[in-house]
Amino acid sequence: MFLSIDAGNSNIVFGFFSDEQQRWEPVLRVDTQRSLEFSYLQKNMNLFFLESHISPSDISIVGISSVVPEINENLKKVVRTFLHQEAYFITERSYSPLKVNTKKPAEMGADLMANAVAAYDQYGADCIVVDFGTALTFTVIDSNGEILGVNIVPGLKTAIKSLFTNTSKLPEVQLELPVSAIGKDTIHSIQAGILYGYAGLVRGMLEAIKNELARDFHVIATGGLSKILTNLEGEFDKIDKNLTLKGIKLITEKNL
Ligand SMILES: Nc1ncnc2c1ncn2[C@@H]1O[C@H](COP(=O)(O)OP(=O)(O)O)[C@@H](O)[C@H]1O
Ligand SMILES: CC(C)(COP(=O)(O)O)[C@@H](O)C(=O)NCCC(=O)O
Ligand SMILES: [K+]
Repeated sequence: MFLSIDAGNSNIVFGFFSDEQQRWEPVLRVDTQRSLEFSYLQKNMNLFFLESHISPSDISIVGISSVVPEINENLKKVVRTFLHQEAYFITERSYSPLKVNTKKPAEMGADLMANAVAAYDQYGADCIVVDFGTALTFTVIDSNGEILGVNIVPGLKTAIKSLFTNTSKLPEVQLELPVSAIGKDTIHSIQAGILYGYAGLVRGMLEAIKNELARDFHVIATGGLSKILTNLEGEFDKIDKNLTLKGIKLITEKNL
């Protein structure tokens, strides 16, 4: 089994690829900040392996994308002590053997590179990956595998949190699409503002990218919040929650 670990700013996702079944098994998601305490990370991993009947010896290779450097030591240590192997960390040096190229390897988040590699592997054509994580990101790849650029805006939960944190009277609300775009009470006003507003942001960003390049692109959505904006479904050719995990596997295997 291949284990992909995607350490994002909110969650660390552990995804298991079964060689026999050729598919991704259920994933373990742990809180990134709480994982700074090693025992939390270790306990959760232990429990998950027990519950999913996976033995540490079933894991042949571990590839890691981390955009949170302060968690790297704990990830290295948990793989070493629990799985008895060395994890492969994706760095800017991992990109040279790939078909996908970036002009700014040192700045390109490993998760965004993983998304681009997985999207290009599937389509081999012009693609935009929209990742709904802590940050909402758009990564543009052309049919030669060149990464043309990235857009970064605060993710949906991040926007809600910042509103709640920076105001006296606004509560933190659930991420649910309300029935109408016009808010009728405070909670509804925030939900409508964020969810209808972000749907417009995503549509507008995709349109601006396509207009600037004067052609159409395959659009793939991923990330923990990719299914929240149900009013956006027509914009995406595919929603692939495993996209980053797939890219981590592809990049790691190219570097073995
Ligand atoms: N299935 C889900 N339903 C609702 N919220 C989710 C789900 N999965 C993840 N989240 C939340 O979505 C946010 C973004 O998650 P994720 O894409 O994992 O972000 P990151 O990659 O930045 O860690 C986090 O706040 C996470 O708790
Ligand atoms: C843009 C990101 C913060 C996204 O992080 P996430 O939402 O997955 O937690 C991350 O990919 C990152 O730190 N990137 C470095 C800057 C860049 O890619 O341009
Ligand atoms: K992510």
